[in-house]
Amino acid sequence: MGLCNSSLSSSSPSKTGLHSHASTNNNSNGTNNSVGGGSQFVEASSESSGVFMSDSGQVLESPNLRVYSFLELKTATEGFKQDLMLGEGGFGRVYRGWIHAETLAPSKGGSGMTVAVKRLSSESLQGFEEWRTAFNFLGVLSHPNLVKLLGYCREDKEHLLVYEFMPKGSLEYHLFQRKESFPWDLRIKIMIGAARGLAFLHGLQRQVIYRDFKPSQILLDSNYEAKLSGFELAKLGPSQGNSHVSTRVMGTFGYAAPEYLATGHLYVKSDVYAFGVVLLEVLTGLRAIDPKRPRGQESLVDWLRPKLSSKHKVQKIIDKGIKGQYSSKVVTELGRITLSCTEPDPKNRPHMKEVLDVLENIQCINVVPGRSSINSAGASSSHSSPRHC
Ligand SMILES: Nc1ncnc2c1ncn2[C@@H]1O[C@H](COP(=O)(O)OP(=O)(O)OP(=O)(O)O)[C@@H](O)[C@H]1O
Repeated sequence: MGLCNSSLSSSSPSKTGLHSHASTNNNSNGTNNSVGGGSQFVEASSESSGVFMSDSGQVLESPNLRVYSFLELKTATEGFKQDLMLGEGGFGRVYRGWIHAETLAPSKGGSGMTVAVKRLSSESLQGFEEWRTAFNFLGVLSHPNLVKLLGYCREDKEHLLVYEFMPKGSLEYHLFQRKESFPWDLRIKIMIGAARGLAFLHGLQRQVIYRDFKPSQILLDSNYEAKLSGFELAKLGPSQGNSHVSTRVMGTFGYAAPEYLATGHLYVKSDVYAFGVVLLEVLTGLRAIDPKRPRGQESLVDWLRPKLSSKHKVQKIIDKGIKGQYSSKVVTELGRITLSCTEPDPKNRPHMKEVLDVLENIQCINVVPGRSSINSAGASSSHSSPRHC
């Protein structure tokens, strides 16, 4: 780790990782990160309400969010009851709450639709910028693989965001915390969903860099469809003619790309690197960084990347718990794509759209004797842009 003055949080799920935002939000082109409305993401010529982008994604001209009072959200979460706490991140605590499905008004006593209410810790002055960033991006970006922001509250020192509830938790939970191994088909389905989310952000005319891609940010709906959450660190990509934005280093150790750590230059392809790290975690069932592993193995990428180019070696690094659920051909392909995503030079990494194509193809060709190609319940990625094998 050893980065002075950086705001990288550790990769442990219970991190205190305060993503400090003392630096300005301006990028190297002098444009502000505060997007205000959807027109920031499209060329002036195509500005219109509800601009349709691609792959069932949409950019709204202005946020369509319900404004809540603090009291309403207190009611919805039964007074931010400890038992209803879903977890705690660098930004604050997240509580389960309930609202009426149609009116989105708070409801009492667990009736109506379940939501996740993120409450910025009131001492966290720095967190306000992150609250605003998440609000700015998720208020106008809509895609089946991005978590939906339903409303917000800004009252005195209180800042809250109300999200759709993700009943299956995070990829982090399924990969690293649950006892039984997580099936191969679902792992691939989730990575396809996450790739679609990133490809949507990268495909906007004014690209968006997610900047904090990691398993705890990939939330899962009841059908294990992946939705990118967070967005507190998201950043508008470089404007025309520039390759990167310059910014203070923030994110999570283990996932941040080497060029970003070394220079503060953030590329769209820095997200692709993080995606490659998560793919490696998905393949091996091991965490990106684990100081308890033997010397030389603490960093998953440094340790296992050299094995990804060898057909023979890559078979040996796959999570033992999912043996027999994949064909050797798909493992070779996955090794290849993971290797290129984690290329040290961002120019040599593929675009997310290319990664998505490879993963969709892998999902189709995984024919294992005695198993159908897409066999776990709900494992086919039919939610958005189904692909016919
Ligand atoms: N929409 C949601 N539905 C269900 N659970 C959620 C939702 N949003 C967040 N959570 C849960 O709340 C916990 C905290 O989430 P949060 O996004 O604040 O932090 P994080 O991603 O774990 O870490 P950090 O903010 O430091 O990157 C996580 O365990 C997450 O699974």
